[in-house]
Amino acid sequence: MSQFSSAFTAASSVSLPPPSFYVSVSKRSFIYCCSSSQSTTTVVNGKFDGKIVERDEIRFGLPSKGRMAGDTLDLLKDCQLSVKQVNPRQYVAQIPQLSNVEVWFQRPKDIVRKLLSGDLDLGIVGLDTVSEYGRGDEDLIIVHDALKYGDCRLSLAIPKYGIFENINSLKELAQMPRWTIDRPLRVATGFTYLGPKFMQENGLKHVIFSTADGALEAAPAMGIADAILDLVSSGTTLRENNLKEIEGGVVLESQAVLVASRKALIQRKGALDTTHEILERFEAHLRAADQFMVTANMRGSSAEEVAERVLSQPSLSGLQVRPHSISSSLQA
Ligand SMILES: Nc1ncnc2c1ncn2[C@@H]1O[C@H](COP(=O)(O)OP(=O)(O)OP(=O)(O)O)[C@@H](O)[C@H]1O
Ligand SMILES: O=P(O)(O)OC[C@H]1O[C@H](OP(=O)(O)OP(=O)(O)O)[C@H](O)[C@@H]1O
Repeated sequence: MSQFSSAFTAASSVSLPPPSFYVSVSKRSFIYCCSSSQSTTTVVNGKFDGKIVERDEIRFGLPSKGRMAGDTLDLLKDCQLSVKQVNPRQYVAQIPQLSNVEVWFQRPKDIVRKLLSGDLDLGIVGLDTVSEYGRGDEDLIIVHDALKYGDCRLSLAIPKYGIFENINSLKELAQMPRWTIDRPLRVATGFTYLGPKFMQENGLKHVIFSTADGALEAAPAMGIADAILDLVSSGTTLRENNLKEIEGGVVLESQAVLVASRKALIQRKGALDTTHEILERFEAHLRAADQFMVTANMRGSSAEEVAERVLSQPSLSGLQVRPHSISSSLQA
């Protein structure tokens, strides 16, 4: 994907039969059904019949806590979009510079679900979360795909020891003769959509998934799984648990993204203009973040002469100076 999607791009569309342990999920809505002999419970998220719910404000979902929360507020602040939250337990806030916007603090996965259900119009989350919970739904548009924080990768990891000692690539893992229909490769993951999709796309046939909410790196040593599929950033957790990544095992490179509901952009009054304004501020800030302005007082009769003098200094030889970028305020 390109660094910056000025023409909004849709998250890629995918369709896959759900893995056996996973509940049935339709393309447009998340429906989790849990039944026991005593009762049947149905929780419906993301019920959306195609027409947006009427309201005046644009709803912007931001991570309520976790790794993304602080950095998201910092980014907005750096873009002169100050989020006014009365107290941390209050989940609604305002951005005075965007009078038609209402901020709602939500867990990242709920931001994606609520974009799909039409309860939010815009949001900031990790690409991993959009990809996992968005499931390729075409209503989700990645408006900016590189907000430059929350960097991590979704990666397959196996033990460094035992039968995996000499296995260093996905190909080698797939070719191990021990994986059969009766004894499949067991993978522990929280990514129960992307995991099976990746395995299928890479031709691994005999794979079974288990899921947990955290500390997945313990699963191989506990004998619960052969491999794990989890987020990695520094790699410390893998190392500390005697696990290694393998060549070809990265499912997704992720960072924070700005995501929108296509229907909201098209149908909701003001949504497109507001999104453009946010996007322009982000882009201006992110471009400026790589640049430095050096202000110095130097004698010279013209900008060209000053530029020449700067470039002739060996200690400044790495500087790129264009005469027109030197603002001259010449004093008599
Ligand atoms: N090392 C990392 N481990 C996990 N997430 C990371 C890491 N580095 C960056 N991230 C980003 O942070 C997000 C995780 O944020 P957070 O901790 O709030 O969510 P979560 O744990 O998925 O949420 P929840 O607690 O609701 O399950 C990931 O989706 C990813 O985009
Ligand atoms: O490569 P690293 O920098 O070590 O980061 C990776 C770890 O961070 C995340 O876990 P988190 O800290 O969110 O805890 P969790 O396992 O309880 O989800 C992720 O699930 C990995 O376990």
